[in-house]
Amino acid sequence: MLASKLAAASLARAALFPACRRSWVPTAFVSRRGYAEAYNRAKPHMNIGTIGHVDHGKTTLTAAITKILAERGGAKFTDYAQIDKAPEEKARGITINSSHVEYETDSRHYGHIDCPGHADYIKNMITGAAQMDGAIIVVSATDGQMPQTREHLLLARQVGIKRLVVFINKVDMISDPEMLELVDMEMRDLLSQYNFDGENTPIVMGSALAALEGRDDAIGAGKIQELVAACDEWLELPARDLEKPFCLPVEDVFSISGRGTVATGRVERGIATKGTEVEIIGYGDKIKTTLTGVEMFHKELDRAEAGDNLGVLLRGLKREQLSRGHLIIAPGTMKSVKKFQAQVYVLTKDEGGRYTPFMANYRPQLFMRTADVTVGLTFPEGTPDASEKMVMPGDNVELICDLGFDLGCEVGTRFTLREGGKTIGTGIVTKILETA
Ligand SMILES: Nc1nc2c(ncn2[C@@H]2O[C@H](COP(=O)(O)OP(=O)(O)OP(=O)(O)O)[C@@H](O)[C@H]2O)c(=O)[nH]1
Ligand SMILES: [Mg+2]
Repeated sequence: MLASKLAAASLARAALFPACRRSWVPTAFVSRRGYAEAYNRAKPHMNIGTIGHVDHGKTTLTAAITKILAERGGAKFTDYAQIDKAPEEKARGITINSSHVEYETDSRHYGHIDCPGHADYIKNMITGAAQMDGAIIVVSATDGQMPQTREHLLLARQVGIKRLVVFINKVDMISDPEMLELVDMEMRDLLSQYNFDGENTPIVMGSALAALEGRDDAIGAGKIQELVAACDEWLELPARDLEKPFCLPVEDVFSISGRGTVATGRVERGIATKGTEVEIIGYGDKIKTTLTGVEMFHKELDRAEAGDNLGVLLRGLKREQLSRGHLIIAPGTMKSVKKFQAQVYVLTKDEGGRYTPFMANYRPQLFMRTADVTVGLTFPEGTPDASEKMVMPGDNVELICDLGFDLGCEVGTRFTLREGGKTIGTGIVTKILETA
């Protein structure tokens, strides 16, 4: 019974991520042990990426950064077509899956995730952004801020990104400098609205396409250099929680023939060396296994540590036993939770949320780290007239969240509520009520 329920859940999850393709393939595990090059930790590693409205130029900018840094020896040039490479992406000219590239500046090693802007693929954007420590928000000078500019700012905030750099793109199409000033002012306002530092956030104006095509250096290559310098200076290296127990939210799962099952994702906290025992929790599972290999950007490592975006090889685990949303943790250090109390902010329609109130037993989709499940919302015990109480857009409320499937979480874990392609609320766990 439980097995069939779980199989159904896994099918349902697969249906929710129809276009989910592997964002990167852990190739170091394909070669024989010891053959892959060792990863060099000399420069601090930071996870960033491009977010923003559809068609504003995120993928073009990603390709342009690798091109300009490749000329300085800090990257391998990754062309536009290598980033948006799925047939549907090519046919529609949009990004569907988030992609990973890497590059180096003089002071840092960056892992960069290029996220989709299209509203239909926001799940992939959330999973991508959940792994970033900072981000570049791209906004086209021709359109200015658009719905997903705002939604991505909100989601970036929610997944814990503290600082952003703004790239105002496509300035080659604008001849009126006042227009650029207006976009600059509007972006500063918007950043402040979403609790970012609107006044001091660096805003770089340029043309990603000019940089990629190697023309107009003043708005092309020169501006990419400026953008990268702004990332180095303004985006802060987050304090890594190396002391806390290990936790790796699973983003993707691979089966490597002859080696076993590999999970990829960003280590949220702690350290795990090769040979460490770990536990997999969430979706009704509690599986003990051993971490037998670690790989980052196609190179092998001895240990996984907080902040690394990597792949881990797990002993004796079948591909089907693991999925996006599971947590790999130091055994016994976190509970998988079925029901909790939370403080929730319900977005107004101007913030992209609902137009109408909702009542008890409302069932949106809950996104937490890389997981998403349906959730039943009710009011805490003792709420007067709970059966008739309405929650209005703009309200801040305490709610009981009853998850369709249990997820590893703790007091303080953040989540987002979505329904029908819209983000409708954001919340934080305040009390654990029922564990799996
Ligand atoms: N004129 C001009 N066009 C640009 C510039 N940057 C990007 N474009 C064009 O804008 C279109 C969209 O660019 P993408 O890089 O695919 O945009 P995106 O933000 O990645 O789009 P999604 O990932 O689908 O959200 C493409 O046709 C690009 O060639 C620029 O600086 N100037
Ligand atoms: Mg794109």
